[in-house]
Amino acid sequence: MTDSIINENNLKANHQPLLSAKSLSFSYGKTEQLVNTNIQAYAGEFIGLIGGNGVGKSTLLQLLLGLLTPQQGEVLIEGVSLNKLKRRDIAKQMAFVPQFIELPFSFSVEEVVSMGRNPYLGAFQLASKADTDIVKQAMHTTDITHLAKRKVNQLSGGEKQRVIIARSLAQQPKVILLDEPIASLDISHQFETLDLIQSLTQQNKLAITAIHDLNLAAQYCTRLILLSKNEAGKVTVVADGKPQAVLTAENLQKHFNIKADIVNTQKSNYAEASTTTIQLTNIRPIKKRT
Ligand SMILES: Nc1ncnc2c1ncn2[C@@H]1O[C@H](COP(=O)(O)OP(=O)(O)OP(=O)(O)O)[C@@H](O)[C@H]1O
Repeated sequence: MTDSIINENNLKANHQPLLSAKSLSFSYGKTEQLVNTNIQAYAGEFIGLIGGNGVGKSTLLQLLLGLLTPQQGEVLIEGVSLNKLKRRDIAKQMAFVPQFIELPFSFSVEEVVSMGRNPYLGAFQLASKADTDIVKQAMHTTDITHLAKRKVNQLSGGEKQRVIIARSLAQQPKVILLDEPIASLDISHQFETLDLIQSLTQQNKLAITAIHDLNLAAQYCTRLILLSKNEAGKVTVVADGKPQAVLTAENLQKHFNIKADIVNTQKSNYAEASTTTIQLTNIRPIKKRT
C-alpha cells in the first residue's frame, strides 16, 4: 500500500464525511430518477460526477444542495441533515456554480461577487470592511480584480465563469458544487478553471463537479463517482473510487458505449507529483449491432 493510500484511509477513518447522501431516492412526478444513492465526501477531495446525458448528475447536485427534496433518504453536512438547516445556513456551508450562468446584467463584477456575502448579512445590514476584504480576496483568487468595475454582461464566457466562482468563494463555503463548469470554455480556460478548483481543494475545501470530459476528470479529480443504470435498470452510483478504478474497460463499454486504450500516467499538474492516474486514448464508439 502506498503512503498516499494509507494517508487517505487514515483521513477517512478519523473524520466524519463533510457531505453525505444517505439512501437518496428521487422522482420527477411519477418518473423515478435516482434510487438508493449513497455518497460520503470528505474535505480536500475533488470529486468528478460522471455519467451519460440525462442520467441525473444535475439532479443529484440539486439534491446535495437541498434545492430538490428527496422522496427517500437525506443529505447531511457535517452530520447535520439539511432538513434541519435554514437556506442561509446551508449557503454559508455550500456554494453552487450552475451550468447556465444568468447574471443580472446591470450589475458590476464587484457587485455580483459581493452577493456571495448575502447569507451573512441581515436584511438592511451593510457590508463591513471584513466583508469587502473577503470579496476582494475572492476576486484576487479568481484573477478578476481588473474586471471589478465592468458590467457583467460585457464579459466573455470564461470571465463570467470566474465571476460566478468568485461569488461562490465569497460565500466562504466548505463545499463547492459545480455543474459542468468547463462545458462552454475554450481549452485554456478549461485548464484554468480546473486548476482553480484544484487549488481550492488543496486548501481543504470539498469540490464536486459534474464533468463530461473523462480525460480531464481523470487528470484533475481525486475521485470519480459514476451515475448510471444498475443491473436492475435503476439509476444510482455504479462505481466510486480513484479514476483508474472507475474508468475501466468494462465501465466504459457498459456505461458510455465506448472503447478506449487506457494508459497509466502521472498527474503532472497535481501537487503530489507521484500521484498516478490514467488517460484514455484511441477512444471509439462501440458499433451497435443492426
Ligand atoms: N424539472 C424537471 N422535471 C422533469 N424532469 C426533469 C426535470 N429536470 C430534469 N429532468 C429529467 O431528469 C433526467 C435527469 O436530468 P439531469 O439534468 O439531472 O441529467 P444530467 O445527467 O445532468 O444530464 P446532462 O449530462 O445532459 O446535463 C432527464 O431525463 C431530464 O429530462
